[in-house]
Amino acid sequence: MVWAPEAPATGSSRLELLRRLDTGPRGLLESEAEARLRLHGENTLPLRRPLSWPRRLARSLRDPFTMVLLGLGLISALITSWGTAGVIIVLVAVSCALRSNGEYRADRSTAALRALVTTTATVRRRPSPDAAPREREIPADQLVPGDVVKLGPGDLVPADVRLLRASGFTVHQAALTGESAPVPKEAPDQPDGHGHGHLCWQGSGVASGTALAVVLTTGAGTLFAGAYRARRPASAFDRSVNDLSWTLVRLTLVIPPIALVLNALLRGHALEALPFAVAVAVGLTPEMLPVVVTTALARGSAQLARAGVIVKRLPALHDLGAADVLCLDKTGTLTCDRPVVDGSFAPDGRRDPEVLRWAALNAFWTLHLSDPPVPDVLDEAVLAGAPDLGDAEGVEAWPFHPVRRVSRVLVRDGGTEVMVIKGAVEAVLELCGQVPEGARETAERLAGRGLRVLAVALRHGDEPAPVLAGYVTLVDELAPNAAGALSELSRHGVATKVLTGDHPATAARVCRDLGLPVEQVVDASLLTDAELAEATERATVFARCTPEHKARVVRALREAGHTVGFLGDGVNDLPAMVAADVGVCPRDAVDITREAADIVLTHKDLAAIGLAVTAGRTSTANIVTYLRVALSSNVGNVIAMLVAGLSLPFLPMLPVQVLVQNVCFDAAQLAFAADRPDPRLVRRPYRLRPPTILRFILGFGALNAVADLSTFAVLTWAVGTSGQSAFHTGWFVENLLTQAVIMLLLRPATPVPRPLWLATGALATVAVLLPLSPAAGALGLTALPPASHLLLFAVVLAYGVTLAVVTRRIARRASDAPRLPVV
Ligand SMILES: Nc1ncnc2c1ncn2[C@@H]1O[C@H](COP(=O)(O)OP(=O)(O)OP(=O)(O)O)[C@@H](O)[C@H]1O
Repeated sequence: MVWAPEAPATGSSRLELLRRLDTGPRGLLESEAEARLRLHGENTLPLRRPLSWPRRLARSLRDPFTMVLLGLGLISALITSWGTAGVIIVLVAVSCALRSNGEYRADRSTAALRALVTTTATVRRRPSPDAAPREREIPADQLVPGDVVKLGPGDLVPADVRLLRASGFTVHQAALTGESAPVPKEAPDQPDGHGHGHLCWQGSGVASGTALAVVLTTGAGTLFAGAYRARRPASAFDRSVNDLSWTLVRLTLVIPPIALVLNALLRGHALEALPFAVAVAVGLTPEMLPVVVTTALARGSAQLARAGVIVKRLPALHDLGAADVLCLDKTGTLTCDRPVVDGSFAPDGRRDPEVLRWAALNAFWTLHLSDPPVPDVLDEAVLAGAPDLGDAEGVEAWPFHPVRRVSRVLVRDGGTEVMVIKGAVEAVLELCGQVPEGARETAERLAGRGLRVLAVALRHGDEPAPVLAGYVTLVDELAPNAAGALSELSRHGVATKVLTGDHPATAARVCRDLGLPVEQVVDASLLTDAELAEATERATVFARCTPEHKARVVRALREAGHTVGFLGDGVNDLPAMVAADVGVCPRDAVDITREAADIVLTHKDLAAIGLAVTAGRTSTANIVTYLRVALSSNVGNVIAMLVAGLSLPFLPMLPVQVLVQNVCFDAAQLAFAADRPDPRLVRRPYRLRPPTILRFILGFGALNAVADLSTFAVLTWAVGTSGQSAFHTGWFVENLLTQAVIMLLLRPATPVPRPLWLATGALATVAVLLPLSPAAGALGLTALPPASHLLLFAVVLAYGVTLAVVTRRIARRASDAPRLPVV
């Protein structure tokens, strides 16, 4: 998407703009900010505001099944089949109410946790007209037009802003303009009137540099809210549910015409059969699918919330359960991100404390001259490990840039200006005119010990190029439970790949210590795009990755058919996070990465990832059980109804009976959200596969149809075709009883949880008691003679035994597979 927004306030000078916004570089008065907040409202996107009940209900009407049901309801009303229309409306209302309620509860249960990870902004405000401005962090939703904010690497741009001052400032604005590389921004006093180089929009993230900016618009007024409707590309789960839904919708739409044509051809009364055809189509529709999906995923996410895992987007849980590859960054994820200085070396490998002093000077002035200060654990570690810094005075600083991979500081040292450069080894060596002999080997040797190696170079006065001063090494301890978590993931069928910006030798050593197979470390900086894509399958460790390399590896894996998760915490992880099927980050990740992540780990504990994977697979397995049971039964019924409709002189079941039976079955199946899946299913990546599900339901649907047709035979023999009402009742009872049976037999071979016992018990009770109840007359049901009951029970028993035998056979054939084929 390339989008060229209209730039607000383009062209006016800085002063004119500030005057127009009635503010100044010292920021707004607190009282004025409060008044503006009342006037403009909170700075939240309309998309993110909690939905009202009516809107929630309206949104739940939008899924394809509900649309189909409403269409069928309309047809029924047009042919004045009011009973059918009424039941359909009840069905739609119940499913929408359940779904809205499920979504509401899911939202509410994570809202409190989400508050823990809300985005903040550094704002400059004054308590009174004469007081000095104060800078403090406030929730980004409290910003108002005219506020003056500071931006640094990793920050989300919290509103539409114009830059007042900028240094080395680049932003990711791919979400708005589609440009994947960070875009440089500047703060000219008088912009040229055409470009947008002085504006940043809400929804972008700071890739590098620092800036001071004034807020132009907030909330619904931002260009992000007005112009950006596109979301991330559909995830694996969205695609699967969509495919499946549309296949079923197509199937549903062809059933009524087939029923009508056959009735017209064989009997010559198509229109009379219309309500029946409509009811049959309704019978095929798994209208509770959205409810079961929401409930199963919400249940999983509520359990995870107790373990400190926040699921920001429910379907992400399925995607994590489906992931067969998890890419992670190294620093801060596999290591503690509390580096400690180990040593300081000259290029030839001799110990040299002077190198550390220069590195510390760079760190000190980077921290002091950047505005806002850019917190950086490496800089803090270097400073903590350095003795005396001397009295060099900082002049200007260019903080660490994740693509250039160096930080630079200009200092005045005893009358001469020195540019102190510190950064990744190869990035610094590339800047140096000449590399001293043995310097590369020294770096290799240090990195091979698993140390993080920073190179330091100096350029005195107007020397043509920097000269390598040496290296500073740091130890970064492995995260205590990382090795265990990785082997747990591998046991659960998730391959891990480490994508790091660090040196190949450091990365290899760390990965080996963690027990990862490291036959080859790919140096991303040396490969072409095609070579990198080709290496993705075989390699485990990718070093010297820029943010774009990380994204490219993730995209190549997805193109090769993998479902990919990405776990990272830095600015350099954002493009990969967005490219993955599911993004995970720790709670202390930088704002932009946390905003892009689907799942946030509140404790820095990799073991939580394993829990989330299991919860995702459990939810998916329960959804699949629902689909198997619901659709096998529905398909069987539809086949039987079509066959019987043609061979009997009357409709095999009244439309209202088809629909009531449907409502009862649907309600009982909600219990599947709390089912216990086969533990073997949870041990490997598990995703919704529509073709396999469809094959399964056709097989078991046919078996179900055989049971139904046997019932017809029995009923015809027992009550004859003269007693229509007894015939209808017989089939109604048999149908509900077989549905109760398949709910127990087509589920995994794990102990049946209490809610499922209750649901199937209730279904069987309704089957037996409804024909005896006062509602029987209105539904066209009648009490059956005891002999018919016995016969029906015999059919149901035979069906149950056949089903048990078939499912066992399938399990035996795939001896290491679960009792039922994996779908
Ligand atoms: N503040 C800094 N000053 C100078 N050099 C740095 C600084 N931070 C990182 N580097 C260098 O740049 C390299 C790349 O950094 P980057 O942040 O992209 O990845 P990383 O932290 O090494 O690893 P990961 O990608 O696993 O998080 C680092 O390995 C280090 O050599």
